[in-house]
Amino acid sequence: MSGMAMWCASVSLSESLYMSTQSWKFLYTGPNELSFRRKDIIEPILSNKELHKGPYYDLRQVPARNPVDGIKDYREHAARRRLWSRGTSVSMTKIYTQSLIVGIHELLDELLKRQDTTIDISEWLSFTATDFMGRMTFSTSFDMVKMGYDSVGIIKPVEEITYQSNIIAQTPWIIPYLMWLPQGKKALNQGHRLGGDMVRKRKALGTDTRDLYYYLMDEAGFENVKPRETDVLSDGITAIAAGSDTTATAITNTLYYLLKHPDVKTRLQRDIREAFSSSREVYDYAKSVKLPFLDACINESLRLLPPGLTGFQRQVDPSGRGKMLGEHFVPPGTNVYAHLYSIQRDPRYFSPLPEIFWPDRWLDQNTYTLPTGESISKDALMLSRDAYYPFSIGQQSCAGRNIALLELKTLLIAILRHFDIQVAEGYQLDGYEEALKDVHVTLRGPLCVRLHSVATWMIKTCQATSYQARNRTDFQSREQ
Ligand code: HEM
Repeated sequence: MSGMAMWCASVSLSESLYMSTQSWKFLYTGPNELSFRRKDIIEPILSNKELHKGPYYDLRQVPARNPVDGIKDYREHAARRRLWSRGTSVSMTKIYTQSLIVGIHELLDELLKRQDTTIDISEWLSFTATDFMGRMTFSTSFDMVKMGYDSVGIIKPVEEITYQSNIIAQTPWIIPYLMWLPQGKKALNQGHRLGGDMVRKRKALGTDTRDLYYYLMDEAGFENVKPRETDVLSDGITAIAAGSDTTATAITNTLYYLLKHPDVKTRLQRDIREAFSSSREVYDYAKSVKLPFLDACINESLRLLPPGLTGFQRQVDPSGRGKMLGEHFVPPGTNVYAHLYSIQRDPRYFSPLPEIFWPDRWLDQNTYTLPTGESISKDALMLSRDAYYPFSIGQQSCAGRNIALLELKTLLIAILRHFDIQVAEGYQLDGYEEALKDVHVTLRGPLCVRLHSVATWMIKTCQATSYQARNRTDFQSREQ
């Protein structure tokens, strides 16, 4: 099958590649494209300055846009990435936690109103993650959670353009004409209009507010050359596009696995409720660091269903001499991937039960009890951490990893602490995984659940104090 046809039919491309033969080392996935299934190739592909981002990323560089994730030149990228690193460091997560908590309380309010009815939790998580990116980047919420719908009309257009980009990326010569296509033009204009509005509102807040914009704009004056406002605008839109859906997918996938494995869900819920037993601790989400089983569940979900299923395209220098990847000579201009989905499920790197959601594999123990009831010793466990890279590796890896993990933990804690969660009546749980579309990132369908509050008093306490948290965020911004 030609690459184009494969990508057009890529409803579950990663799954098909993985299943095509259990032992493939590399496959042709396009006319000029190779996908490797070996962990020793991950670093040579993703952490190698001789390989640049491939033609897929040319789509990022449409007129008037120059976001960090589309920059191919390593020096230019490093300069831009410095700004991101300041704004997404671990120390910044403390500041963003306050904004996140405000959003979580809004979500809990809305979920409580809808308890014991069928809801699509996937959609609510998209609203929450997008609102948070607005707050974190520009100190403005889109209020999607409060309104219960995509109030700025951004989620669907971003999904559409992601889907189309995935196909167009196979025919890079079309890219310069993208702006002539009505859908491409509409989505780009919408993104720019929204970004422009956000920047205008953000500027009105002054130069002291500590958010991502503050660092992207270098308000603190660390740099010799002030960043261009158009670049900051592009990066702001990128934060919302790259940070909302990936995180919402990761949390939804984790809930899917918990629903599929009720024993794991019960165990995690018990851990969380024990750790957060009193109202006094409502804001002490940092405690999550002492919840190794929560981390294990998140790792396991990101191993089996990472939001970027296929991996991340790089290209062997078209004007160079080609490149050895392992024992393979790869000619100039070839696009290469380390196939994430297959590598993270490979029995050589994760065993036993590489395809089963079994979070215990991430815990440090002398013996392990498998879901089958059988016991195995530590020596019989294979866990290759160097074959686990849902955030990619190297200089161009995820700039928002710390933020994403913060969101994943706090949202899962909040939902599982306050609600019992069950599959909605009539909803086929297996259909969730079957409906996932692999288009560079994952597009997902609904995950229909029923929630039942187990701690109404806790939510009321949250509501009473969320006003204080909101004020604390503003105060903190002024204080820094
Ligand atoms: C679970 C959630 C997330 C996952 C799994 C994830 C994964 C990734 C991966 C694999 C890449 C590299 C892609 C490539 O090379 O093509 C990436 C890049 C990026 N991510 Fe994330 N991401 C997540 C959340 C976030 C969040 C919350 C933000 C924003 C705060 C963010 C911002 C970015 C940016 C700006 C880049 C481009 C980095 C660069 O090119 O230097 N991501 N992400």
